[in-house]
Amino acid sequence: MSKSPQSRNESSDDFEQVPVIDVSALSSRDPHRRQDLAAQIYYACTKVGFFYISNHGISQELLDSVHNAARRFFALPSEQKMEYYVGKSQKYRGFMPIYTEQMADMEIGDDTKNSSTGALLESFDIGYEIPLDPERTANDTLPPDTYSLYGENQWPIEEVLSGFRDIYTRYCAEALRLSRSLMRCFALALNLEEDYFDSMMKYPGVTSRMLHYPPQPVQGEIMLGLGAHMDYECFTILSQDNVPALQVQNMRGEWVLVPPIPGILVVNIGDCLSIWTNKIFRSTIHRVINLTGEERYSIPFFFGVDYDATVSVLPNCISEERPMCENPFKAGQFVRAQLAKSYVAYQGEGSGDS
Ligand SMILES: O=C(O)CCC(=O)C(=O)O
Ligand SMILES: [Fe+2]
Repeated sequence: MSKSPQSRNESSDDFEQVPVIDVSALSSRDPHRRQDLAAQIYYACTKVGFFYISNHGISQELLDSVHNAARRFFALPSEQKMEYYVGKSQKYRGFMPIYTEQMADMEIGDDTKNSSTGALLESFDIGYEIPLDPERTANDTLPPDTYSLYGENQWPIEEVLSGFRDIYTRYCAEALRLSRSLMRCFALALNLEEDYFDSMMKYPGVTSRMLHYPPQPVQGEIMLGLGAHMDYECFTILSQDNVPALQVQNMRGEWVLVPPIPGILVVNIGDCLSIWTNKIFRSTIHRVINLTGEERYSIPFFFGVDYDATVSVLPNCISEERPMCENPFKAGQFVRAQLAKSYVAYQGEGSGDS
């Protein structure tokens, strides 16, 4: 999920690495522990826009299973993967073959093979549906689809990939639970009531992708897996395998590696939450280049509020020196606009909501 970077800021108060935060206090009954965690998270969000989270509550077994499911999906023959082609869905969900995703930004040096070839990455994308959500029951129905974003996922059938749907659904349910806790922590960090965002997370605008970055096909030529971009939802929870390739840009314009740490997830702030905080929380530019010679798999989970929620810059983030950066907008309107930009190359075949 990407958007072109706008600008770079200069600052002496810069970061050289991404901090690790133990988030076990997310579920603590002790308000002081929650407040203390919120302070650490505030610091990471304002200085870096990225942080690792340990003790997040998602089991290693589930993380291994969902990564295994991703490897099994991408190992399918191409014709089988194309059964779930993203162009068959009007909701940007499904399989996107290698070299089809268009890159936001290509400037990494003269030896870079560039945009004409697209990204060195294939993906499988899903979006919010009721069975993913542990806070909804089978009797719940989706709200009106004003922004044409809710809908069905193109799940691989059981005969092709047994257990795939179940495992990815279980992972998303856990990621949703964690996301709602993180939003409560962000509320605390921003001096709001802890439940400030709760009424806006009933049917959250969630998407997730399984990503596969093959090794460089030609030695000496560097191809980007994902070009420099910012995410545009509220935030992203990223599960990496053990292959390092993600880099984030600090304010001096230097690329800082975010190496995988076993069992630990990465969280980064996206544009929507950044705007909500009048850009006090940073939506940081990042990119992926797999130079390791190994296959890399990662699973980002993008969390946004309900599409009909209004994002209105928080009054306590506005000051004379920092005037309001944006007028209020509907979260769904914003997501729609960003999606249309990211998927310019792909023309939906409009064959229904599947
Ligand atoms: O694969 C990764 O490590 C990062 C993916 C990412 O930045 C994205 O999907 O927006
Ligand atoms: Fe990203």
